Amino acid sequence: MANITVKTLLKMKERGERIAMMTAYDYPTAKLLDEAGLHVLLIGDSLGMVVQGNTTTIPVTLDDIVYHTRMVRRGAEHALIVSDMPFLTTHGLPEDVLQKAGRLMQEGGAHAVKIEGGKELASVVSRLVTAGIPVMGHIGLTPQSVHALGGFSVQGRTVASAKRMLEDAAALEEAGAFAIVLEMVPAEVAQWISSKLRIPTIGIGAGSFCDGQVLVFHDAMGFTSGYIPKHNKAYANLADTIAVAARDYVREVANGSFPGEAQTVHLKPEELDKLFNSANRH
Ligand SMILES: Nc1nc(=O)c2c([nH]1)NC[C@@H]1CN(c3ccc(C(=O)N[C@@H](CCC(=O)O)C(=O)O)cc3)CN21
Ligand SMILES: CC(C)C(=O)C(=O)O
Repeated sequence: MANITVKTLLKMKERGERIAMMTAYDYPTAKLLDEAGLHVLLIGDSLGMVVQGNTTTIPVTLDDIVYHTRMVRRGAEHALIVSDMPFLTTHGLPEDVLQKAGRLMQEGGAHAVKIEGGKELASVVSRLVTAGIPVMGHIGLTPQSVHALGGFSVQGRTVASAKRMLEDAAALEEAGAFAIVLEMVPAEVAQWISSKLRIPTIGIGAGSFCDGQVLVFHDAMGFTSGYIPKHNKAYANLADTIAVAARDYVREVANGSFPGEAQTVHLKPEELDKLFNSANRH
């Protein structure tokens, strides 16, 4: 597989090839997903929920994203690595926004950043792109605004809000974004927006007509014990696999069947004799 770039994604849209994206937060996961052919790996601030155990993405810091991006980058050979700009980091002074996005690339090794928001961020997008930082947009449900939106709910259900969403998407494209995440949007609205854009849309809870799809790793692999959004499809059941394995381990430690011969090192017989002889002398 060739290395995926922002140009690859544009070409894929032109050819009608679908883009597969998933979140990844560490080295072994990134390695497996990269080898499986994922085109884009996202170090999403969803890590605040699925890795850190918070109830929103708001507590996630830039240092957190840098830390996880470094691990993912080491595991991924071909995939495009995209890192989230956390809560508030796109709303400061222009030079601060640039410096923060720059850290994700210089310290983390990201190839691109993702920012939540619409046309109000057009100037931020164009400034980042001008500096050589590719930008993925993110509209619809923008989880960093969960308290302003009043929950993690579907967006763009009315004609007026669907039109505003298209305006946001068009402004982001115009400003130079290379792709846009559409989160929790009715399928018809996502299809309409996708057909109006030259750049690819990546949907999550946005129907099957987007140019690509993204899922949170823990949801897709059934690695969550708590709430799972209804847009998710679990392709594996890691939670059950781990629970069964952990119980087996606890039982085998308790009954002494682990470690067995295969996991055990023995002293050579002659050394054992010497040990007993010396032990008897003292
Ligand atoms: N584990 C996880 N998966 C995600 O997809 C995800 C995160 N975390 N954290 C960041 C955001 C937040 N997301 C969410 C969170 C909750 C719902 C949710 O409660 N959805 C309702 C439907 C709401 C409606 O119909 O308006 C559901 O019943 O699933 C959706 C997306 C998507 N992202
Ligand atoms: C759900 C995806 C698109 C995301 O933004 C995240 O993982 O934080």
